[in-house]
Amino acid sequence: MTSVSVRVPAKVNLQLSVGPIRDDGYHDLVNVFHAVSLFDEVTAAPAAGLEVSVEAAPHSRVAIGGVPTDGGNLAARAARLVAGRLGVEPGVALRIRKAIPVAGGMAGGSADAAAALVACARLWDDRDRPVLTRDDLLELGAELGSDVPFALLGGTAIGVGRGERLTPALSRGTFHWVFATADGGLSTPAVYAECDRLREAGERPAAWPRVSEDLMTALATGDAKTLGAALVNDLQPAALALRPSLRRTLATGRDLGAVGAVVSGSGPTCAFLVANEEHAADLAADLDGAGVAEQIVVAAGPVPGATVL
Ligand SMILES: C[C@@](CO)(OP(=O)(O)O)[C@H](O)COP(=O)(O)OP(=O)(O)OC[C@H]1O[C@@H](n2ccc(N)nc2=O)[C@H](O)[C@@H]1O
Ligand SMILES: Nc1ncnc2c1ncn2[C@@H]1O[C@H](COP(=O)(O)OP(=O)(O)O)[C@@H](O)[C@H]1O
Repeated sequence: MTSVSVRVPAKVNLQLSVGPIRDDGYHDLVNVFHAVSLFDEVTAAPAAGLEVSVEAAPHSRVAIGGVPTDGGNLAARAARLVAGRLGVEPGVALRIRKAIPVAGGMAGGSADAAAALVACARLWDDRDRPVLTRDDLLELGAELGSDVPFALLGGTAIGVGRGERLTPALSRGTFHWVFATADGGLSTPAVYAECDRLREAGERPAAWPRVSEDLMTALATGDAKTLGAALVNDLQPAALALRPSLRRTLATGRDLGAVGAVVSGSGPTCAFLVANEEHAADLAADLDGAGVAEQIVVAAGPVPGATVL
């Protein structure tokens, strides 16, 4: 086989309820993931050793400066994991085309890891070796990061534990989103640490997270307005504390007619839910004019997870 290309979506968190910190340093979550039509693409081609190249996708203005091009890239780690499991040398050149903002709270690194798992498993698929099943890939994904299994699955799903134990959620129709990216990312561990600090300072211990009934009803009925009112992100106060300018971005989107406005995961990307495709185009133009974001991206969800092209 010459090469395999895999397309993989970004995510937004519809509910991110953060429970108490565990002994292993992670937090127990209820993490309702939603995959949206903003895609990275990873191509795996046979090579003598493990090589990584990273570029911005055509027509994308994503800043790729912070993405490692060595073995520390999550896609390279995924390739090594697959090679180890299959007992082959990790001889592969990984070309990563990014449209998902880096360190933006949209799980771009996890997406690339999921794409590399699928691409390498396909590249090294051989009748003489055991085949990696979907469950095998989900298990390898969970070793790489809490958000990686969801990037394999896509759609809309409830994640518990660290966010890696997934159940698909019932959802009707398509939701339309506008994303406002920020100049410079936020570190996920730093945002969780700030969340803990704020809770300690306010003497508000974390409650055990539960799936929001309002959110599940909104998803099942496909009503954007109800979904917008049900969006939850426990990391939002921490992201706003670390990046106060996001308050204005969220308020501007709300004032301009978004039916829901929330920081995406650990931020700093802000996600705005709108009623339909026309509203998405209108809000994107208005937000662009307001100058509250680095870049404005329109997307729809749910979409499937990592897919071989
Ligand atoms: C916050 C979320 C929301 O979906 O993603 P982003 O918004 O950053 O994309 C996730 O929980 C991030 O998942 P992911 O980026 O895969 O995190 P990991 O690599 O597993 O962990 C990075 C660090 O985040 C913190 N972490 C992550 C998951 C979790 N349940 N509890 C945590 O406390 C820990 O400090 C950990 O060391
Ligand atoms: N393939 C990759 N794409 C993006 N970032 C990567 C990748 N591999 C490793 N990283 C590292 O992971 C960090 C978090 O990246 P990312 O997944 O884009 O953000 P987030 O966790 O906010 O969704 C980056 O700052 C970068 O140092």
